[in-house]
Amino acid sequence: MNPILKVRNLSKQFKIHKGFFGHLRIDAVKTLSFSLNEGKTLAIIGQNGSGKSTLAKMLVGMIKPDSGDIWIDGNKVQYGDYSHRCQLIRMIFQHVESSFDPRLRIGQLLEIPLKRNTHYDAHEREKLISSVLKQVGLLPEHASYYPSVMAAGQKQRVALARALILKPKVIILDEALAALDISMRSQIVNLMLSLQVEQNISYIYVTQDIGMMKHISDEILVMHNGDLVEYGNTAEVLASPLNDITQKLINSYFGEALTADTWRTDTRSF
Ligand SMILES: Nc1ncnc2c1ncn2[C@@H]1O[C@H](COP(=O)(O)OP(=O)(O)OP(=O)(O)O)[C@@H](O)[C@H]1O
Repeated sequence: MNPILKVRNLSKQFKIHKGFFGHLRIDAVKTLSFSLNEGKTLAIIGQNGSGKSTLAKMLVGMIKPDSGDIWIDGNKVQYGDYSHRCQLIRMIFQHVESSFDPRLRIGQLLEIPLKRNTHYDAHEREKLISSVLKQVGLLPEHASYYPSVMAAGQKQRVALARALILKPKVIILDEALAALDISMRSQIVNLMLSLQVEQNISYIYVTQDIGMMKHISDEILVMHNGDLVEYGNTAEVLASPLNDITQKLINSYFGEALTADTWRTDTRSF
């Protein structure tokens, strides 16, 4: 199976100016490679400051990498090719609310990526907006609502609709579900799983929540101080982590490494 996303030797260093002449270098992401297959889910986990968001932002083109190559669906993407890239990969951020312009109705919000990146006429755009609202469990009438009158779970669905509307191959969620309560989070996760089955979308979840990742990811990539310290099948990594950092992250959530038995009997909701 050809990977839908292939990352080779990607890295990013930030320089922070200190005083008149000095500066501090931060290796936010040290040279790393990984890939993701179509219709699969990758979890990127790690403590605060480990480089997860920098990696995600390089993937969607918000940060220019210092080195490395990214291929999506066989296309090598370049920094600056935002219009092309956003039809292949989209990101949903943690604070959904602040990513909506409160002056725009939901239909207008969803129309922006279509106007910027496609040649659909007004009628075709309207049809696509109605269809994507239905896909995420909302009504076509919601197009005329302002975000301020919608509940948190509905806003999350709008964010998902905005990510889906250009039919990308990969969607990245950067701690996007962290603010939702458990039942709302389960509903959104189940919706995303059914969209994954229907449309063969690949997901990357950037998170510190190993409990949820255990349920929904196929592979897991663990970061620490910019390094990729472990990467592999989720069940195998959680059952027998090879790295101390992974072990600590697992212990802090489950209290112990997950054996095959505890893996099966862990029924915590996510
Ligand atoms: N724009 C920037 N300028 C300078 N340093 C940065 C910048 N963005 C991130 N960093 C630094 O790079 C490192 C990795 O940060 P990053 O936000 O990618 O980590 P993270 O794992 O996503 O953390 P968190 O879970 O807290 O969001 C940190 O040391 C951070 O301070």
